[in-house]
Amino acid sequence: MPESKPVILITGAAQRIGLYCAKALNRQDHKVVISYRRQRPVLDTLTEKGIDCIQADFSTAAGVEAFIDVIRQRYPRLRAIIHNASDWKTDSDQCQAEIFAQMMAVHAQAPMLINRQLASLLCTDKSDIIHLTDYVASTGSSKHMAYAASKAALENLTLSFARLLAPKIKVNAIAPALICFNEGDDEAYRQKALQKSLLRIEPGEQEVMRTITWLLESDYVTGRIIALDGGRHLKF
Ligand SMILES: NC(=O)C1=CN([C@@H]2O[C@H](COP(=O)(O)OP(=O)(O)OC[C@H]3O[C@@H](n4cnc5c(N)ncnc54)[C@H](OP(=O)(O)O)[C@@H]3O)[C@@H](O)[C@H]2O)C=CC1
Ligand SMILES: Nc1nc2c(c(=O)[nH]1)N=C([C@H](O)[C@@H](O)CO)CN2
Repeated sequence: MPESKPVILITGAAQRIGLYCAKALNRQDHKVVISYRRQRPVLDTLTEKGIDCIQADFSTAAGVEAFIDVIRQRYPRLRAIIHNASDWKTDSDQCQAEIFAQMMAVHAQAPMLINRQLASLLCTDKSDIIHLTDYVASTGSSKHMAYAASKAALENLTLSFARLLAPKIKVNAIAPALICFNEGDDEAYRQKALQKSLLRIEPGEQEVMRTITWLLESDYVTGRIIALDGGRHLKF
């Protein structure tokens, strides 16, 4: 029996921004499908809410292909694909080649393979691909060089897929600066991070969800990188 609700796939949604958005989309009466890498208790709660949780590790092409196969088997149609999965690794002289490969695998190779192989499942009347990139894709980074380069690759893929998949499918990116701190971030780090933007706040996950809702409802936005950065680009 084909799914009656519009199916939205969001990757890496077992915590933080992805989890927040998966729950919000589920409340908006979408059928939500998520990927997760590591097992954790919240997955039981999501399953009870009717969210389909699929284990996937995007660090290898084989892992991405296995995930794609499961999606194809379960869902003949998709309303949207949201590429949220990400690993914020710091550069390291000892294993920078490995870090670069890992960053490119999860932030560029996985979205590219998933988009190329699942675009045909996206609804023909109104459908979206949304890439979560990062403010540093446009500025570079002193401590997360490989991460920033991989997010820049994802921003470029946004442009290529927007051209390839128009007019039926809109393809956009959301480029956040600070959205939500990590539990281990100490007060000194938090204060320094807050000072990097003009608005000097930690906006929280809802800032991303509001942008996703706006993009899903749009009829005329594609190939755009939507900055969510509190005016950081004007802070000199
Ligand atoms: N939080 C922020 O302030 C900012 C976030 N962003 C971007 O927004 C998005 C969401 O951020 P946030 O919620 O902090 O993300 P997280 O750092 O919490 O990562 C989200 C999920 O990605 C999954 N993941 C990581 N590597 C892999 C992999 N190789 N294969 C499969 N899944 C993987 C993890 O799964 P698991 O835990 O199961 O291993 C994790 O739960 C990301 O793309 C991020 O780069 C950009 C700027 C600021
Ligand atoms: N996958 C992740 N990417 C990023 C994170 C994160 O926690 N996970 N956090 C940031 C920071 O908030 C940064 O924007 C400000 O210090 C960047 N990317």
